[in-house]
Amino acid sequence: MTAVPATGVRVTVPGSTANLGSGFDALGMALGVHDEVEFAVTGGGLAVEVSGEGSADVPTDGSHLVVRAFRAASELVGLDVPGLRLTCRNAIPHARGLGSSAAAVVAGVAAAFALAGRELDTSALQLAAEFEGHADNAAASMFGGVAIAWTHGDRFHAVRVEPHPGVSPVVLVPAVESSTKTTRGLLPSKVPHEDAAFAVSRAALAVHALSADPSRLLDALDDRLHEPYREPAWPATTRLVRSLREAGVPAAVSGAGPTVLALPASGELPPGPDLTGFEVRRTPVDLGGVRVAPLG
Ligand SMILES: Nc1ncnc2c1ncn2[C@@H]1O[C@H](COP(=O)(O)OP(=O)(O)OP(=O)(O)O)[C@@H](O)[C@H]1O
Ligand SMILES: N[C@@H](CCO)C(=O)O
Repeated sequence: MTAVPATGVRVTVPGSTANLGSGFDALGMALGVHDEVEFAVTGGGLAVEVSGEGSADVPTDGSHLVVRAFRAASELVGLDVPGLRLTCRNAIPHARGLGSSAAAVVAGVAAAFALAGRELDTSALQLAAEFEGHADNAAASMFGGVAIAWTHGDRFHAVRVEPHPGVSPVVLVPAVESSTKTTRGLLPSKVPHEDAAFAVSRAALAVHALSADPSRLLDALDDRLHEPYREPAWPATTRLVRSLREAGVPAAVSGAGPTVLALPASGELPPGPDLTGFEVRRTPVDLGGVRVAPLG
């Protein structure tokens, strides 16, 4: 077991938007909305303090997602801390399609790796993706920019792609929540071959559009793999995606919803689409991914 010389670490982790249209479970992009989590090593026990998003709902014992990820990662890297005081300042909305759960997991994994003196590597991504069941959000939160995620057998992989500076996300966040687990349950086990071919071409185009030519984003963000099946969970989201796209704005459901992701060429939404019930936030792409600093 690794002894812990540091008194602790402060982790700043970005949220993310996954899928980006047809890149279901394959594409993610880190966003400039961050949770800050302090991991203070103590002489014993566990204390969890949470403020901001989710503070009324998340547990404050060992079942807290950050604690679970930290403990799993500690076991992986052979880290043994006698006790832990966790202070979470959350800005990423929960259960809205902005990668809050992946960010929480990545924070825990990054803290354990840093306290053990280890760089984040493929084993860190593997662990985070196993928590999530898919690597799109986790890879984006870990490495920043655009992530392309895939699996090989039971191994999760990802590469980072540099986003084009003209990619200017606007997220439209409704007050209602939607659980990723629930809406994954709405997906069929098979899709028509025609829709699979439609998705492959759009997902490939999305990588080009996000990294080299944002003028292609309207076509690139068109989805048939998950949005139509999940529509009953968030009809207002579906209506807004449609009206934005009809107004020429590249738009898709963010992650498993119900937030809408828009990537307008100008960075501004045009007048017209009814945004009632949605909070409009201009949110830049996070380029650096999770950051870890020693506790002062
Ligand atoms: N910072 C956090 N601390 C503790 N638990 C969290 C945190 N963030 C998310 N969670 C847990 O994860 C749940 C939300 O996960 P879920 O996968 O449904 O949505 P999401 O990650 O916000 O969105 P998406 O996966 O579509 O991007 C919360 O209800 C909470 O239980
Ligand atoms: N690809 C995932 C992202 C949300 O976690 C989904 O759509 O279910």
